[in-house]
Order: sequence, then structure tokens, then C-alpha cells
Amino acid sequence: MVERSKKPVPIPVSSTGAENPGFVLESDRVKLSLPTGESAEILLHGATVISWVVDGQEKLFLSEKAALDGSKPVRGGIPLVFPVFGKSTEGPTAALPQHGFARLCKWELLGRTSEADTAIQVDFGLGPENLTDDQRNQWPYEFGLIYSVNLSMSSLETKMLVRNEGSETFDFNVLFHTYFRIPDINNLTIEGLKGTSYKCKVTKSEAVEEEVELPVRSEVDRVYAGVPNAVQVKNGGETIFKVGGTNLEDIVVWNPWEGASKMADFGPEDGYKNMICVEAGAVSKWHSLEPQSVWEGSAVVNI
Ligand SMILES: O=P(O)(O)OC[C@H]1O[C@@H](O)[C@H](O)[C@@H](O)[C@@H]1O
Repeated sequence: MVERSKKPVPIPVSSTGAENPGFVLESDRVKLSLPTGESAEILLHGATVISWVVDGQEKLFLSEKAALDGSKPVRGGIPLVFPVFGKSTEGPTAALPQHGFARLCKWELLGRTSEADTAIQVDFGLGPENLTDDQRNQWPYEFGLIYSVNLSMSSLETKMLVRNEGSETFDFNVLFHTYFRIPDINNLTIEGLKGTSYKCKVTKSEAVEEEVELPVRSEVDRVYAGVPNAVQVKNGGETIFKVGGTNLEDIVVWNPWEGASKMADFGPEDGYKNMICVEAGAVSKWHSLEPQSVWEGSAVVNI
């Protein structure tokens, strides 16, 4: 497992919150909360954030048909994409399923690292020892991941540290596949993408974004490469989320529109009207990590 300079505080297995204010560990999840009322919930399965509440309002979309038992990736919240974005047809990730294995594995809870009243952070770890034999065969590299979720009063930060613990260089992608809960897709625009090149998976074309405020009024599946600044998700012209990051140069925008009805785990059927995925990641090209090197990337969503 990856060595860290800042060791987390060990957490008693049956933590109730009494000895660890703001932190509750249940059999399959961790619940975080701040004295000011903000909260987050993270499943050990996939280390998937499935809830983020600010001002009493849920900020993430979670399908009512999402499987939370580890049988499949969670449809909603913030599934983690690693080491491949999408499905490779060739190269070292070709044997892996779409979006890799990080969202399919049970992560280890490493502990919490922040004690402040205004923020709480929890760390999760994943290494080859947490993979099934099949997954190890599909991607036989020695790696260590540390995933940190930091809840503060008006933001949620997700941070991934990737370490190459073997003797061979490997290539990877990382993405925080964030499903935002929104009031109405017909009032939604996304600002901050103008001038950025993108690949559209719906029309199988490439273009440069021309819209200052991009409306989403039909199926969208685009990978914007090299987004210079934070992106704003707006409802009726008002910013409801600001998505920024460090070392995560790309943004994926996805809404399946009526195609959602073909997904067995998507519900309600018209739920696509209340969600938009704006996903910060490093996916438009491979990132190469040499033996014993570390890469770190983080996304911050501000309300
Ligand atoms: O159904 P999955 O595997 O969770 O993927 C959902 C979507 O994830 C997006 O990030 C991809 O760009 C889409 O192409 C994909 O359909």
C-alpha cells in the first residue's frame, strides 16, 4: 500500500460517531457530517460517493434503481474511473471492462485525516491485493491508489493519488464520474467550455466548442480536452456548481437522454431530466507513470 506523509487517524471498526464526531462507519459505507449540517455518504464498494447534502439539499443524482450491493457499478453519485476511461479495444487495458475496475472493487478504509469543524476528510486505498484474480490478470501492474474525499461547508473535493509500485511503466486514465442532481435539464447550461476541442461520442465527430453557455437539450456524450478553467453548471443562468481541479485537464459531459430507459439500473425513466454528468478527469490521453513515481489529481466542486 502507498506510504503517506500524513497518516490518517485510525478509526474503531464500530465507530458510532461519539468518539469520532462527524464520522460514522457502517458495514458498507462511511457517513461524514459537519456541525453546520453538510454531509456525505461513501460506499466502500467502488469508494463511490452516493450522497452530498448542502443546505438540506441533495446535490448528487443517484438512480433509484442503482445497485449499492457491489454487484455492479453504482448508477449515480461519483463512481471512480481507473485505469481506463471507456472501453479499450487494444493495448494493456483492452481486457478490462468499460471504465476499469476502480468502481467495481471494495476499497479499504484508511482513516480520516482532518479534524477541523469546517472540513472532514476520509481516505480509501486500493491495490492489487483488493482485486480479483481475473482483474489482476486483466491489468497485471503493481499499483497503489489513495482516494480522498474532503467535505467542507460549501465544497466537496475528491483527490486521487496513483503510485506505480512495480518495475514496469504503466499508462492510465482517471475520472470522477460525477452525476449532479439538477432541477431541470431544460434550464441547464454549462459555461467554461468555449474554445475547447471535444470529441462527440454521439455523432462520432470532433469540433471546437462555440457556445459560451452550452445548453443540453438532447443526448450528449463529449470529451473536452484541455479545459483551461473551472466549469460552471447553471440553472436558468444561475451557477449551481463550479467544477475545478488540479492536474485534471479534461471534462466529460454526459446525459443519456431517453436512452436512459434502456439502462436496467436507471430510474426513474425520466430521471435524465434531473441529472447531468460533468466529469473532471485525465482521459483525453494516457498518463504514463514510471516505476516508483506518483501522480496526483483532484477535483473540487463548489456550490
Ligand atoms: O454506463 P457506464 O459504463 O456507467 O457509462 C456511462 C457513460 O459514462 C460516460 O463518462 C461516457 O462518456 C459514456 O460514453 C458512458 O455511456
